[in-house]
Amino acid sequence: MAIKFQKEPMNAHSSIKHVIGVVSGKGGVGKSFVTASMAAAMRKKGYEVGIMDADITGPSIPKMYGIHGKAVGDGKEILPAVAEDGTRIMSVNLLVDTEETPVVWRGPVVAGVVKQFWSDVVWGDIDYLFVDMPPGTGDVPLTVFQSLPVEGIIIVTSPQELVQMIVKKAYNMAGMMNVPVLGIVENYSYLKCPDCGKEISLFGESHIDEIAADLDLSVLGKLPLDPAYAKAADAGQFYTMDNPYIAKAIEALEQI
Ligand SMILES: Nc1ncnc2c1ncn2[C@@H]1O[C@H](COP(=O)(O)OP(=O)(O)OP(=O)(O)O)[C@@H](O)[C@H]1O
Repeated sequence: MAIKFQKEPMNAHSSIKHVIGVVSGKGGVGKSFVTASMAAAMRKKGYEVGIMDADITGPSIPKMYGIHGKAVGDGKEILPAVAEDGTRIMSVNLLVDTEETPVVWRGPVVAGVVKQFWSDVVWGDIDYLFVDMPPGTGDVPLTVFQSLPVEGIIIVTSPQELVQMIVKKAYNMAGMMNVPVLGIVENYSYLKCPDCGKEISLFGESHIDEIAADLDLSVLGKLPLDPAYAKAADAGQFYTMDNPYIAKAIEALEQI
């Protein structure tokens, strides 16, 4: 059954063409990594790109982009941080006292912040706004689906036993909210041996192709575990990395 909701008004100084949700059925699959990879690739193609870090209690986007300062606001509106590559970023980490300050807010407060990230943040002109959701199908994804005009979602997963059930949950939630699924990206698909080039399936054999076929979805990428990516993310220079493994995702995004 599809559920319809009143959307939150976009900030008066923003014009956002496409809102893309990035979701995962469970944590620890590198969803923020995939979000940032797509954002960086689209930015390199010349698009105006924003990332809304809706993973309120576990924000990791600013660090990947080397952003440590505070967002600037005037009490009514707030400006996103601008990364060195021009990507505009809003995250709760730009609002709390220190990066180590935990967010211990109840659900309705968290939901309110997500809505404010849409209505009070002066995003300006954006071609693609990526919304990095917290894992699972809880409060925040529900708020984002209800309140923002999400045009499509990308489901991020990793190869493991539970994957079918997890992907289906995210897929079914999107269906209930009337949001199309653009496809699935598998992260940590394999580790490439730096010496012999052999692909090692760290988390077991992938079943992503069967699952995608079952749900009539496209596999938009299979990303290896590559220490160079982790290093760039830790150094706050994620945007410098090229990621050829998400080429299909970029193609799909350009077609919407
Ligand atoms: N394919 C990969 N290769 C190397 N490092 C990766 C890869 N995917 C993610 N990482 C690194 O792993 C760390 C955690 O990733 P990330 O923050 O995206 O997600 P997570 O904490 O696993 O959870 P979630 O899925 O909830 O976002 C980061 O330092 C990131 O750079």
